[in-house]
Amino acid sequence: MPEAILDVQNVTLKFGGLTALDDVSFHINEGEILGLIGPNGAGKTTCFNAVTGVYRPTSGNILFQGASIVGLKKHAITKSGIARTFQNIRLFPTMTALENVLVGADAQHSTGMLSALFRLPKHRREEKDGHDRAMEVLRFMGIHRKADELAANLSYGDQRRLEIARAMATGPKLICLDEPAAGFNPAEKVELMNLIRKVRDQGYTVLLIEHDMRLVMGVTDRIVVLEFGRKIAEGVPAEIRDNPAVIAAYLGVDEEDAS
Ligand SMILES: Nc1ncnc2c1ncn2[C@@H]1O[C@H](COP(=O)(O)OP(=O)(O)OP(=O)(O)O)[C@@H](O)[C@H]1O
Repeated sequence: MPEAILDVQNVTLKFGGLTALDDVSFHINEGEILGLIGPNGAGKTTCFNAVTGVYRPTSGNILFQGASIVGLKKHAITKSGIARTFQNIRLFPTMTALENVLVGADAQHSTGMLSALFRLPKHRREEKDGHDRAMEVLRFMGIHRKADELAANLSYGDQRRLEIARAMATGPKLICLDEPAAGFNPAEKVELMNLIRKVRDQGYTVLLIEHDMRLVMGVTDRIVVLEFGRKIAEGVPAEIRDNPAVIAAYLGVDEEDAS
């Protein structure tokens, strides 16, 4: 039996009168690439926000590695091993690519402010480890030659890659990618698909929100479909592709994407 790394249990999340998530349950097995899809406004990003501590579910529970993370602050959730990227790129534009990744790596430091101020040996060692790890993830993402360039000066594609690098540098077990292919051309999407597989092969578990059906079908192990905040289907890509409810709710709205 594969082990669930993330277990979303009957999560409901309301914004005033609007129910953005309605009794949603699903799990992700360790080492899996799980796709979360659904039409605009279905609740995908809200689901990410619940998992990463931005919003607290109105009811239900979310277990990560067997322990509830509901009510934990965002940084505590990052530290526990969940990282994310955002639909709209959120880098520090006036920092270099390397510095952006180091900010991510900082989440893993165990030494506090005082040892940082006095540059105690343990802190210096962590700084060096952080730097090495940051360069390693930049290399993994294929952008290590741009380590010293300002994030603002990177191409759009490299900024997206840098976002993933920054998430990886927090040393997560689970990486949540919110539409990482947005704005990519077909060749870049294929490259991204390979990269997501490579990320998984490195031992990470991946939760992926993506509108591009070809990418979702091509890269995920399983897919969860939301519509109006409810889970309407769950299964392997071939099952989802043939599911009438999904076709009606999602694939039907954009046949070109669905093909
Ligand atoms: N902070 C908020 N306050 C009020 N309503 C919100 C908030 N965030 C999201 N919603 C609403 O919750 C519903 C789900 O939104 P969400 O962004 O999770 O959908 P989505 O599936 O990610 O959509 P998209 O594909 O367009 O990004 C929508 O009706 C949205 O307007």
